[in-house]
Amino acid sequence: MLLQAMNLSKAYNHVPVIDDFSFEIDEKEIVVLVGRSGTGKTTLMRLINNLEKADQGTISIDDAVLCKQGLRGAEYADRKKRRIYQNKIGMVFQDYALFPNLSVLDNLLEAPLAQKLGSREELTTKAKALLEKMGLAEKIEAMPSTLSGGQKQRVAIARAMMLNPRVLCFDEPTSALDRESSDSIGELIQQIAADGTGILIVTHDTEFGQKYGTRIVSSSEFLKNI
Ligand SMILES: Nc1ncnc2c1ncn2[C@@H]1O[C@H](COP(=O)(O)OP(=O)(O)OP(=O)(O)O)[C@@H](O)[C@H]1O
Repeated sequence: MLLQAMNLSKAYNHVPVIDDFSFEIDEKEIVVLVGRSGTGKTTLMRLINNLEKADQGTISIDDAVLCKQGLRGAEYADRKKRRIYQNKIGMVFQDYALFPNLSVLDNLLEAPLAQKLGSREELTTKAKALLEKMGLAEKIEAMPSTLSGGQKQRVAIARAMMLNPRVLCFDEPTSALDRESSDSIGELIQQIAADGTGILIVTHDTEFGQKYGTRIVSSSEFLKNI
């Protein structure tokens, strides 16, 4: 099993959003998280991306542990271990969150350069190969504001892939796209999964979820024990 999230609980102001919920993502799986608005889908995605702290539970990818259930709740690993976990998971945000003042190439290079994952030359070669694979070779010097929604989404995916994540998460990947662009993003996600990455998608687009997901998880499970 790639990602394991066990017995997770999270409340905001004492109101539970997730209660004793467990789930897993395996290699090559495309897990689609569906459910009504406000039922905690984004919260779950933020928990496994360490953007939010769990109250209770254990979260790990391979042998990298983000937090472990202790006597008084979820106990988080130290900074160095959290970093190891963090490098195994990537997230593509709904609004893409590209750096507007950086070119496509520099968007891809920023994080791996900051983390000293290679020389500028090596990382540029990798970025070029990824952009080519995504049909964006001619946009390498473009600024994000000049790209279409589908192209921005691809740059955001390429940027996440620069860090070789074991698990890649997507928050509403098709919300700003027409059906044709959605399908090409769906096919790209399938390719990424086929290479061994585990995928988690939060979406309201049921057609997309059914077409590209290998498993559907409903947020109605989050509070079933209450
Ligand atoms: N930082 C926060 N502080 C307080 N409450 C929050 C916070 N973030 C989320 N919530 C609450 O937690 C609940 C779940 O929110 P969440 O965004 O996870 O739902 P969602 O299923 O992703 O919704 P949507 O489909 O509308 O995006 C909501 O009631 C929301 O108001």
